[in-house]
Amino acid sequence: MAIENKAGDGFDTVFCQNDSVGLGSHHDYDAAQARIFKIIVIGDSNVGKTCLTYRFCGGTFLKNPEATIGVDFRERTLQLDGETIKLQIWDTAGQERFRKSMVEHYYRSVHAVIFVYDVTSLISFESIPEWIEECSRHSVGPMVPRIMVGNKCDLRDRREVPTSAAQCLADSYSFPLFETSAKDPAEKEHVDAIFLTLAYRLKSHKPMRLKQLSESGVRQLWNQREEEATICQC
Ligand SMILES: Nc1nc2c(ncn2[C@@H]2O[C@H](COP(=O)(O)OP(=O)(O)OP(=O)(O)O)[C@@H](O)[C@H]2O)c(=O)[nH]1
Ligand SMILES: [Mg+2]
Repeated sequence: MAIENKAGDGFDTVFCQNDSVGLGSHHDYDAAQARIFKIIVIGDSNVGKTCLTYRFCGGTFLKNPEATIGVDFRERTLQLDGETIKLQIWDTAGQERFRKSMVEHYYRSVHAVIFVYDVTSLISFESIPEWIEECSRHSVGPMVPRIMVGNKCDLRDRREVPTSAAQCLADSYSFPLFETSAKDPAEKEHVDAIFLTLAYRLKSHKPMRLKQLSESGVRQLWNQREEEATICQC
């Protein structure tokens, strides 16, 4: 299921049921040419970060996952509107003792952040502002897209976090909210859609590759920065 994004932040939910979106894990794309985007998945232990990323990259529900130590890397190559892009997904550890030596690495040069809570655990939802704060403390810029995901929607009669409360929190940060289940096979496409939504957003940002700039281009950029620095007094 997709939660309508009321934040008006330019995110559209993308569903991947048509052929214009290629899901690259089973195709032979020219991955060498791909732009690579680093996405980190953050949240309390046991909310299902490993299962969600495994569902997206591996296509199935991972039975009996172990607690993540440090970070696990997963990758998926996508064809979006004729361009090959690679999502490098950092599945981080929720447990403090397994993450503390890694935190700096998580946030370095990140392109997008996914905050995950468990809809059956109010505590995991209440932790979200702390995760957001940690992210800001590590100088993740405001232009880096962030989304919130409530996982384990299949456990309907154990739900502790109402959609309305989650939407309210997401709105307060202007983040899009998604609720889903890594376990429910019927949600497979929705899990894909969440990552694809982010991928489209990242694709449109077109991060600049400095080595592609000519010398005059670099000079122009530098002058522009100098001008901005003189004008801006804040
Ligand atoms: N019912 C249900 N259980 C899930 C779902 N996703 C994950 N789980 C279960 O939740 C538990 C924790 O899942 P993980 O993916 O290991 O959680 P994590 O957030 O990676 O935990 P850490 O690595 O410790 O940070 C496991 O027992 C999973 O089987 C889901 O969508 N529905
Ligand atoms: Mg994990």
